[in-house]
Amino acid sequence: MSTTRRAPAQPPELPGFVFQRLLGSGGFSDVYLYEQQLPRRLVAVKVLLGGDDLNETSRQAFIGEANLMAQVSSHPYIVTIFHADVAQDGRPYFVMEYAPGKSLSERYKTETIPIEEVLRTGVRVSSAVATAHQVGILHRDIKPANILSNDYGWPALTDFGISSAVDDDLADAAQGAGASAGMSVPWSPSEMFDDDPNPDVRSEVFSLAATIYTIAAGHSPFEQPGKPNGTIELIARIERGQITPITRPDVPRTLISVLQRAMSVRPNDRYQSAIDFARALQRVELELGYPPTPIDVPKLHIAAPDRSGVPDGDETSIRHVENIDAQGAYEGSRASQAERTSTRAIARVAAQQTTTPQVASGWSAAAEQPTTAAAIPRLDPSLASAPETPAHKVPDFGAAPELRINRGSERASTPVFERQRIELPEDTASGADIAALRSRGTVSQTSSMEHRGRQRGDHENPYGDAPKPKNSNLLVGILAGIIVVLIAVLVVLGWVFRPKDTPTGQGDAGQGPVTVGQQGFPPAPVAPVVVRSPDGYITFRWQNPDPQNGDTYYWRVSDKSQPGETTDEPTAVVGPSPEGVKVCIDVEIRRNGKTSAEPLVACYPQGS
Ligand SMILES: Nc1ncnc2c1ncn2[C@@H]1O[C@H](COP(=O)(O)OP(=O)(O)OP(=O)(O)O)[C@@H](O)[C@H]1O
Repeated sequence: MSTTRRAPAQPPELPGFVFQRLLGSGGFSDVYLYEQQLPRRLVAVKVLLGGDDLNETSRQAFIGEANLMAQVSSHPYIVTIFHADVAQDGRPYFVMEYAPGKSLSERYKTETIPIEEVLRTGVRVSSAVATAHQVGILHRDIKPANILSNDYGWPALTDFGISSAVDDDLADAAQGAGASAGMSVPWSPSEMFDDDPNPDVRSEVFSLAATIYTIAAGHSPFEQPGKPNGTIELIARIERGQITPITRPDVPRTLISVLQRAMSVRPNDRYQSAIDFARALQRVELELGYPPTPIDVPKLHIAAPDRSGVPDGDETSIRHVENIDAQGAYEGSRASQAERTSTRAIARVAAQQTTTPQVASGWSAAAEQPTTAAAIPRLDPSLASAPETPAHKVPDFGAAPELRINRGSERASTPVFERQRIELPEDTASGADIAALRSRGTVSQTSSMEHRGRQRGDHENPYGDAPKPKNSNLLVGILAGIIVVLIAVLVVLGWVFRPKDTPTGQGDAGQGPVTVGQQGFPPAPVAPVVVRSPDGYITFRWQNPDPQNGDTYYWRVSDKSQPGETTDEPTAVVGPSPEGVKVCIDVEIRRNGKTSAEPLVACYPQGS
């Protein structure tokens, strides 16, 4: 976007539209807010300048922009174009979605954008750019000012005014308008400063990263506070790859590494596509324990996935979802799930180069949890396969985490003293008892009474090594036996008729498991994905196989070295922990006062 000091032109008379106000002005056009009469809605109308300001090249470029935008404008993060025409006074115009929110340019200058939102925005805009690439369009002017914010608070990529076709044979008239003249230096890669620039998708990766850097740092990547930052200085730094260090303390090192790589001077050293860059950002989200933002790209343009190792149901699929959780969802850590809502048809894509079926299935389902309003093809983050350079090594998703769910069959190997064993219905065991059993290395889903029986049953003789009773003591023995049995029966009755769904047996700090009702347990979480960041934090994510409203998760480190925690998100972060030290967590689903009968046990590293 170029700034201009010219006075805006008069808004044209447009039948069916009522002028409201000027929204902004560009080099060759003005953008106005109109109210469309039928259907009634606010729209932004971009109108090409007329009169002496207009030449044929500009006209062709304007038409080209409308045509290019139309090809990709069904994307959730690209401004939608509705209509194009020529006004009665001869000026071409096009009508587009009105994006009422602040652009990223306005925001980064006035506020500190949370890192979670920075990452989410990065993935979303990358998916928009990747979508344009898939239909052969280079945007060529990716920068914060060209990312508006729509009704839902979603980023909305706009201004395809200097866009061009990726391939020469797709070259569009838009390129004719002197594209390089519109280049925005602070977000441009060095190849754009060549005498005969020949940008490709990796140039866009650079600009995407420069944009994300900018909204994270609060300034563009080659600007140096307190020093000259003119075009010449900026170009010199860009060509040297002299990125200004980010001083903001909460920017994770892994994000800095990702951005550095994406802004490498040599295109070959960058991520080779916008999708690869988006995947790298997703990995940072995972490391930080944020829900990974789906990469939304059109189904039709995704290469057929490699199905090897992918279980049925995890391959490309389309699902229709319903949810209109919109405004307000943009802020806060819950935003990602709500924002997955989309009313546009996008497909869900499976995983190529899936490491294990478990991982693939885990992520696919994780993306399904929120209700969404469209068929959304999502790239599985576990498919992340961008080639990594050693200097920018990111966590390895290749190692499938250990998945271990205790099974009742394990009980067979546990010594049991049959006479004292009192089996309760499995679902009457309290979570605390299950936890106690677990901590002793026995099996869950048996009753506390059973456990007590086991303890005594470690010897064949219930009296241990004591001498056998003499006949004279027989009566006393029988009475004692009866008393024991009576006590046991009372305990059983107490359990059976205790108030249902009342929390009991709270664990540490009141966060332990709660009573398991008679109607059964919520299922155990499944399909863990575990990632260790370079600074030693281990992020666990898992899948709820039967998600229901209000489900929460209780997790704790298996060695109980820390109190457990309850979380709404299927994720937990532990650490920092030294490399090579095995860390496991137990995770249970809590639902309506009940908790999974058996935990998911996930470990990092696997099998060590
Ligand atoms: N869909 C929209 N909704 C709301 N505001 C918009 C919309 N499109 C553009 N604007 C506003 O209008 C201003 C001008 O938009 P435009 O795309 O013409 O910018 P530009 O990049 O300066 O122009 P040029 O196409 O000459 O590069 C923008 O700064 C933006 O604030």
